[in-house]
Amino acid sequence: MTATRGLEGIVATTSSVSSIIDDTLTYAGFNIDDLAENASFEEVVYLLWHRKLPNAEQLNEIKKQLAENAKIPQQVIDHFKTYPINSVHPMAALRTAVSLLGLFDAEADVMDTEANYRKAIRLQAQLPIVVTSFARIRKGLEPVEPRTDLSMAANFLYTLSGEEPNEVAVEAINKALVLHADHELNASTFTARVCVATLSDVYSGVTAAIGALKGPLHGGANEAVMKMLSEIGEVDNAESYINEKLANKEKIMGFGHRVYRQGDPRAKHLKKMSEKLSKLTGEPKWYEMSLKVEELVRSQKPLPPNVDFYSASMYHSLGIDHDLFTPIFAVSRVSGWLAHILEQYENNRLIRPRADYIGPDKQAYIPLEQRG
Ligand SMILES: CC(=O)SCCNC(=O)CCNC(=O)[C@H](O)C(C)(C)COP(=O)(O)OP(=O)(O)OC[C@H]1O[C@@H](n2cnc3c(N)ncnc32)[C@H](O)[C@@H]1OP(=O)(O)O
Ligand SMILES: O=C([O-])CC(=O)C(=O)O
Repeated sequence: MTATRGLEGIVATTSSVSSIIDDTLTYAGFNIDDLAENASFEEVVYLLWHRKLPNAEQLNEIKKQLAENAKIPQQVIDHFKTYPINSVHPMAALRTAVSLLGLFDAEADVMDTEANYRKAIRLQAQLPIVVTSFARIRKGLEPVEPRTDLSMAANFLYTLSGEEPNEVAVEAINKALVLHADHELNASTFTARVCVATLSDVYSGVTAAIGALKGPLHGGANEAVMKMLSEIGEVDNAESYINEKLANKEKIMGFGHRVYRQGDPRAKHLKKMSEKLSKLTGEPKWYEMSLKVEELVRSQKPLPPNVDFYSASMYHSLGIDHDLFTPIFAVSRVSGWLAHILEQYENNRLIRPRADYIGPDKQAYIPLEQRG
C-alpha cells in the first residue's frame, strides 16, 4: 500500500452536486459564470438541494421556509455573551454555535429524509444570523432580527449593521454567496461527508466542516489575504514584500489551487466586484494593491489567484471586519455541505481509507521501571 499525499487525484465518491472539469465549475450542470451573473443565492440553494432550478412557486416556498426559520435560539445569544470576547475568533464562535443549535433542535437525531431536509433549512436560515449576532454582541450591540421581506444577501448586511444596505452591497454579497456555495470534494465538504457517513447527525457534519474551513489553506485564506494586504500597506511596497516571501519559499495567500491549473473561474467575478466597490468607496488602493500582487506572483510562478484573493479586498470595501470573511464563506458553503450531507445519507457507506504504516516494527513491551 502506498499513500498519495493529500489524496491528490483520488476519486473518493460519486456526486451530482457540483463538478470541476477542465477548470470549469458547474453546480448540477449549470456553469458558475451564468449563475454568478443571474442567480440569487436562494435559487442556488434550491439548485444544490434539488439539482434543478426552482420555478417561481418553488422559489417563493424556499424563501418563505428560510425566512420563517432564521431566528436563532436565545440560548445561543446568551452563550455568546459569556465568551472572552476579544480572543474568540468568529469561526470558533460559529463552530460552537452550530453544535449548540443541535442541542435545541428536537429533530437533531431524527434521521429520515424529511427531517434532514427540515434541518438543512434551519441551518441555512440560521447560520447568517449566528454570524451577524456574534459580530454585534462582541461590539456590545444587541442582535438585529432578520426581516422577512429581504433576500438572504440583504438580510446578512442588514442584521450585521442594523441599516438597510445599498443595491451594490447586496449585489456583491449575493455574488459572493453564489460563488462560494459549492465546490465538489473540497476539504470541508469531504470532512462533512466523512462525519455523516458514520450515520452521525447533520449538526455534527456541519460543525466538523466549519472546523475544516477555518484553516488558512482553505477558507481561512480570505482573512489571511487581507492581513497580507494590510502588511503591504501601499502599492509601492508590494514588489519587495512579494519578492521576499517568494525568495523565502513562503506561500502567498489567495494563490494556487489543488484542482485548477489555468485559474479559478470564480476569481474574475470577485475581481470585477472588488474593482467596482473600490471605486465607489473612493479607496481604490486595496484593489490596486491586489492587482499588483497578482501581476508580481504571476510573473514569477504559474499561480493564478483563487476565490479567496479578490474576495478579501471586496469585503474590505464593504466595511466588513476582516475576521468575518471566513464566516461569510461558511454562510454560503453550508448550502453545499448540506447538499453533500443529504446526498451521502441517500447512498451511504462508511468512509474509511487505509494508512501506509511507516512507524517502528516488532517492538517488545518494556516494564515501566526498566524504561530510560
Ligand atoms: C477556498 C479555498 O480553499 S481555495 C485555497 C485557499 N488557500 C490559499 O490560498 C492558501 C495558499 N495556497 C496554498 O497553500 C496551496 O496552493 C493550496 C493549499 C491551495 C493547494 O495546495 P497543494 O495542491 O497541496 O499544493 P502545494 O502546497 O503542494 O504546492 C505545490 C507547489 O506550488 C507552490 N505553491 C502553491 N501555492 C502557493 C502559494 N500560494 N504561494 C507560493 N507558492 C505556492 C508550493 O510551494 C509548491 O512548490 P514546490 O513544488 O516547489 O514545493
Ligand atoms: O476545492 C478546494 O480545494 C478549495 C476551494 O476552492 C473551495 O472549497 O471553494
